[in-house]
Amino acid sequence: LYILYKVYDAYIDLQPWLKEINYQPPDFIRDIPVKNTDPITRYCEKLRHELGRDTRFIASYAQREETLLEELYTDTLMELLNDRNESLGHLEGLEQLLGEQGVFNPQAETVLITGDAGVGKSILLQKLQRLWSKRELEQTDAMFFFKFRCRMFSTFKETDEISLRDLLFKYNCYPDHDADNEVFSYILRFPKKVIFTFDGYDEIQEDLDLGNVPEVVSPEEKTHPLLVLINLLCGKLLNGSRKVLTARTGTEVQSRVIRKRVALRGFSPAHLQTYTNLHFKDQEHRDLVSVQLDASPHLCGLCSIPLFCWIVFKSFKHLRSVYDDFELPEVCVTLTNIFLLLSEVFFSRGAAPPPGLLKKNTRCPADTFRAGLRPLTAFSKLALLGMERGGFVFDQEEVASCGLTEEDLQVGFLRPVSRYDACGNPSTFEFLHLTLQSFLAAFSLVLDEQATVGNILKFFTECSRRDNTSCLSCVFPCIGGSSKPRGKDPFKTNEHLQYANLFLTWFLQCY
Ligand SMILES: Nc1ncnc2c1ncn2[C@@H]1O[C@H](COP(=O)(O)OP(=O)(O)OP(=O)(O)O)[C@@H](O)[C@H]1O
Repeated sequence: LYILYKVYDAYIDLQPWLKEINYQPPDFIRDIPVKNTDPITRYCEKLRHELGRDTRFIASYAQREETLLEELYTDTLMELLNDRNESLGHLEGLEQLLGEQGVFNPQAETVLITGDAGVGKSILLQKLQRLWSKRELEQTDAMFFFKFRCRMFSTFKETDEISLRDLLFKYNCYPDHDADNEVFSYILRFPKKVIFTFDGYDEIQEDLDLGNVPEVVSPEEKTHPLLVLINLLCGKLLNGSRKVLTARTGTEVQSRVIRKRVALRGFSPAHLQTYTNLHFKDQEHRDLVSVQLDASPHLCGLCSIPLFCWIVFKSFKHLRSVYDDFELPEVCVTLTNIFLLLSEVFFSRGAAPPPGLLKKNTRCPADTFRAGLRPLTAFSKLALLGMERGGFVFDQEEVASCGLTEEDLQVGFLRPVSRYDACGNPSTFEFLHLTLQSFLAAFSLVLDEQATVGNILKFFTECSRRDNTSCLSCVFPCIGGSSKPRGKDPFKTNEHLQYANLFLTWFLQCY
């Protein structure tokens, strides 16, 4: 019994029974070492270990300030939708995501989660992954869990080719001590034991003209990584495995490949209260924030989106530590206000008085921005550069070419991302959030005194030039439904441009 209990994944089907009989090994048995020599279950252990390590923290703007996921994760509203996008009610817990409730297409294998920017799609996947890594994801007997960010698939060259095996082992987790290839054979034999998460389908910016998506049915066949992804989602590869795909609201994904659909709606008032309590350990701050939220329906509305709520709370915490009388903005709070507040916090963090010293009493955001103008200009330039080439990941060279120094990287706008070339090279960066990149790109356009009107308004022109069809649907008719071929286009992801336009409109109004 102890061996069945210890070598968990090898006897995964017996685990519910062990739980039912409430098996607890006595102490004298616990002392007996059990050496697992099975490559498959050793691989499962490795996967759980790596996923546990990678999902521990919520990425924060300052690496020194990382927060444990468990300390801040708060449930959000998860609305179940049918194939016509009509509501079927709300899910009660994460476990129900993979369950049968709300399945409208039993042949399909992909659960689609949609939601607006910052509503918490990535964090929800992170929570799912964390639960699995800790064996706390109820009602699933999955032994393998592979997580991917869709933007990874855009980093490959047109000529790059990989197989399913490479995708799993080279770009996710390598099976050690598996000379006989037992792990992969097992995965192929029992695809139902596999869960994939693919985050941010809207972020795919391929440069391939894939008017017709060829079928890839052999797991050994090497082909372009995007084709491997599409064939996985369609169930042509590793048929039977479960897939959870996230995308921004409005991204078209053909119902044919969707098993069930969930829309994230952010924090309800009760969730917001829970989040406030988790965020502020100090009762005085808690009460103050609650009162200010109650007083401003505008602010309250913005705070239903977790990302904006996090920015508002972080800013409040910081500015309150510097100025005695700081209050959250009350009327007509816009997203631009929120990002201005965040930028102010970034540039004023060095100015916080040491504990014990008197707080300042005059807050002058204009002075803070003036003092931070050089790095702000450099960050904005980088954001615009990325926006123009449709890119979210920057290498050292690009960062330096915009005039950013090592010290600037500590300010908080950028965070490091590991490279996807399996070399473990950490020298690439991305903005804390795509909406922040849009904000800074708009900032760059208004900061540039040489910019012509045409130049400033170029994103408006781009957005109106393009039609409404999803860029993905043009490229992948099997997913998106349209069959228009596409060539190279630096302005691929319309939504980020629309965000930039939103911020630009606000800046121009202020001029
Ligand atoms: N459930 C949650 N509990 C606590 N904080 C959350 C939650 N969801 C999101 N957040 C906060 O909001 C931030 C943004 O969330 P996340 O990256 O998951 O949004 P998203 O929906 O994936 O956005 P995008 O579509 O732009 O990628 C997180 O880094 C975290 O600080």
